Amino acid sequence: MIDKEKIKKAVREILEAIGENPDREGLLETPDRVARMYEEIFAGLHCDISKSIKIFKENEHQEMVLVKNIPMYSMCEHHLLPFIGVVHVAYLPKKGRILGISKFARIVDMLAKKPQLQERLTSEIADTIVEAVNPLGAAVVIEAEHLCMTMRGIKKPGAKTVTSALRGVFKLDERTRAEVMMLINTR
Ligand SMILES: Nc1nc2c(ncn2[C@@H]2O[C@H](COP(=O)(O)OP(=O)(O)OP(=O)(O)O)[C@@H](O)[C@H]2O)c(=O)[nH]1
Ligand SMILES: [Zn+2]
Repeated sequence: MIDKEKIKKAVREILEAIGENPDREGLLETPDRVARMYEEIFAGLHCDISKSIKIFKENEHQEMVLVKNIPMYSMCEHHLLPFIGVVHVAYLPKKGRILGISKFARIVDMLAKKPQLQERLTSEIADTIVEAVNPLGAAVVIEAEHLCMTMRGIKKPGAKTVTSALRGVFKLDERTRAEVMMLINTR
């Protein structure tokens, strides 16, 4: 579990280390606020994803399903700064194994809420879908801006990193892959 008391102590120390006075009025509550914020934005470290995934039985639909533009907020594990963007998730269900569409956003949220790499987040979403519904294929594309590249270091606001993870037919069949990429790129 997340140790909020430990976070509070550490934040107080960081404030002291940067030359701030943690006892001035504006900062008094800050360690506690940061601890509560970390509990929220790192909640994915301590939740069981399988509990929130419900599979439907639906024998007719065997065509591609694409959920586009799922908003995503995560924290880069190198700098603990946010990377922010959208996730596109597609899958080609096997007969009788359909996932409620909101579950894709739930999967994204849970896997994003921990120190992450964009590449790993992309693969983990694809693998979770494969494990949940064993589809004929799954495709995940993430477009994100990393604040560690925007507000510090190389300072390139607007640079977008695009990652993809393809499983099953999306990897093996060129036409299926082209179809999903075309649908993703049609705004
Ligand atoms: N591949 C990948 N790299 C990332 C991600 N998030 C941040 N990074 C990069 O991680 C790298 C860390 O590089 P380091 O040289 O160890 O750290 P740094 O000195 O702060 O690097 P700069 O950001 O270039 O100033 C940087 O190039 C970041 O842009 C991510 O999700 N995926
Ligand atoms: Zn970073």
